[in-house]
Order: sequence, then structure tokens, then C-alpha cells
Amino acid sequence: MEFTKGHGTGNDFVILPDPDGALDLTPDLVAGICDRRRGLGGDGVLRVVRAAKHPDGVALADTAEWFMDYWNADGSFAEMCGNGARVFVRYLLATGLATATDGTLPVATRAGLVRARVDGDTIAVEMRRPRLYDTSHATLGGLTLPGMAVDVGNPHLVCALPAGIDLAELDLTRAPDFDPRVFPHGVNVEFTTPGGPLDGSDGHVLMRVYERGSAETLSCGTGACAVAAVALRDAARDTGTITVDVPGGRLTITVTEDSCWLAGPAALTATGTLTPTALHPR
Ligand SMILES: N[C@@H](CCC[C@H](N)C(=O)O)C(=O)O
Repeated sequence: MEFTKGHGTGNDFVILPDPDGALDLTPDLVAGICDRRRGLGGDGVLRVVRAAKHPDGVALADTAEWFMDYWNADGSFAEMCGNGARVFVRYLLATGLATATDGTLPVATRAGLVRARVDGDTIAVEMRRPRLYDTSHATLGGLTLPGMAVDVGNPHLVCALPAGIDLAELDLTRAPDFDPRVFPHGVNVEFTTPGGPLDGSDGHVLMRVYERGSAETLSCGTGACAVAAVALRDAARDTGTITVDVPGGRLTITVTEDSCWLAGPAALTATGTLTPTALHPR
């Protein structure tokens, strides 16, 4: 099985080319591949399959040639992965599987069509405008934090830390508890604290994330979009550009009237051959 490894601000993925959808990808196989000691290691898997050849992509096959079949590290599916989409596009361009027409490239995902724009090291993807839909809370250790539920195609809970709690000190080795009535399919939880003023940005936020299906990651693109939407709501603005710093780097989010652009670096780091039968069984 041929693979490529890549990351966007430290959110890392194993990319599996499977143009005709012939690969028998199972939750156990994905979990084995993403195992950081006994597999390749990754926050998730991006299977590269023609939209026409995947049941979840076929409806978009007229608009996008490629479908991003995203899986979390534990073998579960997610509707959307913002950093994954950026790395997916880097892969399509680097391998010549696609070219950007007028600098843009459409990609089919479970959350619908995303449009990518390429500018050197930076890849930006246009996704749906985040929708703030409920208040809820997360509990971490003994700490219960109020938060805002945000739909970015996948579910998020954005929790601002109160003064006196240091973002860097949070223990994210264990999953935060959340209300399953608000998030019946699980949730990605973002913890935030304000960043200092930045020129050319309407806001600056520092974020850490505990991802559904992948535990703490160094970055989450859809999570950063959720955080940006909450920051704009707090500033009584409808649109604007928010800089979100994550442990793996910097993301720039531009929320418009009807969409959301997520921009940042995306890199490919290795290629090789994987021996599925040698992976540790889950
Ligand atoms: N890291 C991703 C989000 C991946 C999916 C998430 N874990 C979920 O289950 O919804 C991103 O960059 O958006």
C-alpha cells in the first residue's frame, strides 16, 4: 500500500491514493495505520478517491473530480477536516492528479464541496460559514467551562478560559466531558484565550483542541473556524479576519457573509510503502 505523509500546522495525516475506490479500508486498519508506535502515526487518514467512485462523493462528481475520504485516528468518520482538505489539495497538486484552474481547485467532502486556493506554501480552503447554534459546557478535570456549540460541517464546542487559567497548563491527556444531548455524535472541544493585538487582523486568539476521534492535536482547521466565528460574534461583527494560533502554528480565518476561508501552510513530508499485515491488530 503506497502512502504519503503530510501535515497542516502539525495536524498530520496519512494519505492513501485509491483513485478507483478499490481499497478495503476498515476502522481497524485506519487505527493501525495511525498508531504512533506500531503504525505510521497520524491524526487521521485521507483516502484520495475519485468522487465518482465513492458513494459519499458521487453526487458531487460533476463539480469535483476528487473526494476526500477522511477518517479520524480511531477509525471513525468525520464530516469535514479543514487542515486535511488543505493537505489533500497539496497532495493532488504535487502528484499531478489535479491542477488548479485559475488558482482554484474544488474538492468533494462529506460536508459538501470545498474550494481551495493555492498561494505558494499557503493553501486556503473555502468552507461553509460556521453556525453558532447552542450554549453548552465542557468539563475537564474538576473544571466546568461554558462554551458555544458551532457547526462547521462537523461539531465543535468553543470554551473560553476564565482569567487565571493558563491555556498551556490544561491537561488534555484525557477527553473533556460534554453534554451528549447537545452533541449526540461527539464533539471537538476548543479551549481559547485572547492573543495580543496583531496588525492586519480583526482579532487574535490562542487555541488548543481535543479532537473527537483523535485526542489532542497540534491544530484543527474547522476548530479554528469555529473559534473565529465566536471571536467575531463577541466583537459584534458579522464578518472579518481572525488569526488563530495553535500549538502547531498559525491559521488565518476569514469569515464572509456566506462562507469561511481557512488559510495556512500545508506540507508533504514522506512517501513510502505500508505493509498492512504487519500492523498491530486493534
Ligand atoms: N483536524 C480536523 C478535524 C478532523 C475531524 C474531527 N476530529 C471530527 O471528528 O470532527 C480539521 O483540521 O478540521
